[in-house]
Amino acid sequence: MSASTISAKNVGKVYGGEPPLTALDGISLDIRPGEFVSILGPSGCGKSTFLRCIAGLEEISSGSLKADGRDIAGPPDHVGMVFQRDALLEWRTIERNIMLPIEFAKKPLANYRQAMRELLALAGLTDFGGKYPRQLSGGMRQRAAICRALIDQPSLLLMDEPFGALDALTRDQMNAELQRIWLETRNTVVFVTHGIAEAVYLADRVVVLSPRPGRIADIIEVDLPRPRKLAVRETPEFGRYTHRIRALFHDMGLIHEEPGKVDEGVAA
Ligand SMILES: Nc1ncnc2c1ncn2[C@@H]1O[C@H](COP(=O)(O)OP(=O)(O)OP(=O)(O)O)[C@@H](O)[C@H]1O
Repeated sequence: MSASTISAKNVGKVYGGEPPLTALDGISLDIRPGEFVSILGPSGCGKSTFLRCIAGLEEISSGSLKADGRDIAGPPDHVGMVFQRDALLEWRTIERNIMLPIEFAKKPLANYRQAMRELLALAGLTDFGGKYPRQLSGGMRQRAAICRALIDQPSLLLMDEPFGALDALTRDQMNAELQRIWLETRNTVVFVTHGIAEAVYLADRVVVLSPRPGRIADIIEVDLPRPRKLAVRETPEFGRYTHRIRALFHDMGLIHEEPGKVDEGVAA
């Protein structure tokens, strides 16, 4: 499977309206092929907007944004997307949900049956291909959504808070599973999250955005060996990364240590 490069130069996004709203300002970022990048920032800072621009679902207002050297104009080929809500179709079996992108692309389903079986196995869903979404737990549904995003071998996987709706334990497990799947596929991943630990655990680099308008506040290289066990999160090395990010949020006025104050949209 090939892996995409993304090149953002001075990307700005202004939503029209009265008054217009600047969601992104001066975002410059080069994402390497096969890199796993987490985009972390407070609620409303433009994370989803940036992801939607990369997906070609939203037009940028200024700057340049390229995938594999070409300007992004409309959804590029070979992009898989996973959202917070799994968006599985309840009336289709898991297998038929996973095959949806193949049907949309009018490609022969038979050519993808083997790939589907492999993905189901990779996601621990071998026995669930014939079930309906309602027969699966939240974590299993999200794993099926990931299989669907991967079935057409995307070179770029875009994930918008894919585990945000899951309970903490399931979310931990999904983090480990996603890492395992990605180590097999090695496509480029852009992963949007509010969770500091999740961002660090998964990423090669964590891109921290400031409150709106979203600007890059810092980019943190995560130099922890892979595969990473979940227990890595209890090590001092891991703590140094999360501490640095928390300090950044503190400096931006987003985390208040005094009792009684609530952290704004940023989870541990
Ligand atoms: N289609 C739109 N039209 C106008 N404004 C929009 C649109 N989509 C997003 N916005 C605004 O742009 C800003 C950034 O939104 P965005 O959803 O990208 O933030 P986010 O960081 O992903 O937030 P969250 O973490 O809460 O999902 C917000 O102020 C939002 O209200």
